[in-house]
Amino acid sequence: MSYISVTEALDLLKSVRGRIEDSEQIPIEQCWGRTLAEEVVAFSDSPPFHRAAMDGYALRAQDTPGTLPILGQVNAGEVFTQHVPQGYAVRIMTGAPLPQELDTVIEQEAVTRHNQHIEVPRVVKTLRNVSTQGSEITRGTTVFQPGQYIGSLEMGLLALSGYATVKVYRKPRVLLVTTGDELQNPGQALQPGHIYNVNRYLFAALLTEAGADVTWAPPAADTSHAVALALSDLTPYDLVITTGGVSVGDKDHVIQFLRNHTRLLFWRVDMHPGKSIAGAEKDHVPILALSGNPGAAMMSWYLIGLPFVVSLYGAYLPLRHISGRLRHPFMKPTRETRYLRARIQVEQGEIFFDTQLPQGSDIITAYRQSEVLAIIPEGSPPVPSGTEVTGLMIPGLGPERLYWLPQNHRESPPS
Ligand SMILES: Nc1nc2c(c(=O)[nH]1)N[C@H]1C(S)=C(S)[C@@H](COP(=O)(O)OP(=O)(O)OC[C@H]3O[C@@H](n4cnc5c(N)ncnc54)[C@H](O)[C@@H]3O)O[C@H]1N2
Ligand code: MOO
Repeated sequence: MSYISVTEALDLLKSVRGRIEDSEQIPIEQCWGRTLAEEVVAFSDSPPFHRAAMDGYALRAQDTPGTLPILGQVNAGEVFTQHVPQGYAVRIMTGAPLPQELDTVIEQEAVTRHNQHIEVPRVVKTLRNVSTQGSEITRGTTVFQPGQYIGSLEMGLLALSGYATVKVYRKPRVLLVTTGDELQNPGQALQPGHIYNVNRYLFAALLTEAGADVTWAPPAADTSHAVALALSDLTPYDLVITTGGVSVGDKDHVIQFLRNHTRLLFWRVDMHPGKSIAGAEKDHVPILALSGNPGAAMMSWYLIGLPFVVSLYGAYLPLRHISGRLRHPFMKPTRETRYLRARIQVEQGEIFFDTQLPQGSDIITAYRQSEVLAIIPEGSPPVPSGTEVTGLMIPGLGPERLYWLPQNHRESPPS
C-alpha cells in the first residue's frame, strides 16, 4: 500500500495552517456554535449557597424526631436573616438558601403540619434535601479550556459560571467549490445525464455544523478554465474544500490543477471509501480536494476534514474506539483500510457490528443509520463473521446527530 495514512494527510494539512489566532469578545447569547478562545473559570460556587432541593421545612437534624414550632418562611430569592432558636423550624421553598443556623430540610410530605408547628416522625440526617454550596462547581474551577466548542450544554455552563460575554475564535472561513458538468441545483427537472448537486448542500451544512463560515462558490464546470477560475484567489480563506475531479478521468481537472498550479501535499489516502482525495497548498491556504462521490467525500470529511477544521481552533476531535464482532462476513479482500458503516447491536453483553448497510462510495443514506465505522485493516483477506474488529465512533456521525428519530427508524431504515 503506497497511499499515505489518514494521520499523515491530516498532519500535512496542519503544516499549512495552524490554529487561528484572531478572536473576538461576544455576548454569550450569540456564542452557540462558536469556539472558546479563553479559559473559562467559574466566578462563584454553584450553587452559591446551601440550597433547599425540596419544598418543606428547614431545621436542625438534632431536633428530630420531634414537634417543632414554625418561625417563618424563606422563598427562593430571599435570605432568612432572623435568629432561629434551638427546636424551631422554618418553612422553606425549593431553591431558597438554608437559614444559616439550620442544617437540613425535610420535605413537606414527610411531616404532619398543624397550624403553627410540625411533627417530624423520624430522625432526619443533616444536609438531607440540600444541594450544598459548590457541590456542582467550586469557585475558581476551570470549566472549559480554549478550543471548546459551544453547544447547548456549554451555553448553560457559561451562564452557570457567571460569564456574560466570552472570547471566541474567529470562525474559519471556508470556500466550498463543487465541480462537475453533470450537476444541477435542485429546483428544476433533471436534464438527461444530470444529477442533483448533493455536495454543495451537504458540505455547506457539515462545515457550518463544525463552526465554519462557508462561502458557497458557484459550481464549477469540468474544464481547466472553470476550475482555475474557481481556485484563483484563495487568500481570504483558511481552507478550501472542493469536490469532484480528483480521480484519473479525462475530466478530472481539479487534480490536474493541483498538480500544475499548487504545491500538492498528497494524492490518495489509505481509506475506502474516500481514497480519492488530495491535499494541496496555494498562497499559504490549504486545499482539501474531496471525491465527487458524496458517500466517499463524507467519509473523508469525518476522518480528515472535520478533524482539520477543529484543529483550526487548537482543538481535537474526541474519537472513541470500541471492539466488536462483525455480524456478517466481509468477503472482499481489501487493499486499502475499509471503513464500513455499521449499526451497533448488543447481545448478552457482547457488541456486534451490523454492516448490512449500503457501503458504496456514492451512498449517503447509510450514514443515517451508522453508529460506528467498523475498520477492516489494509491488506486483509476475506474476513469471516464473528471476527473481532475495531470500531470508530465519531462525534456527529450517525443517528445521534439527528437528535430524534421516527418510531420505526431502526426497524425499516430507508433503502
Ligand atoms: N479508473 C479509475 N476510476 C475511478 C477510480 C480509480 O481508482 N480508477 N476511483 C473511483 C473512486 S473510488 C471514486 S470515489 C471516484 C472519485 O471520482 P472523482 O473524485 O474524480 O469525482 P467525479 O468523477 O467528479 O465524481 C464521482 C461521482 O460523484 C458524482 N458527483 C460529483 N460531484 C457531485 C456532487 N456535487 N453531488 C452529487 N454527486 C456528485 C459524479 O457524478 C460521479 O458519479 O472515482 C472512481 N473512478
Ligand atoms: O476513492 Mo473512492 O473515494 O475510495 O470511494
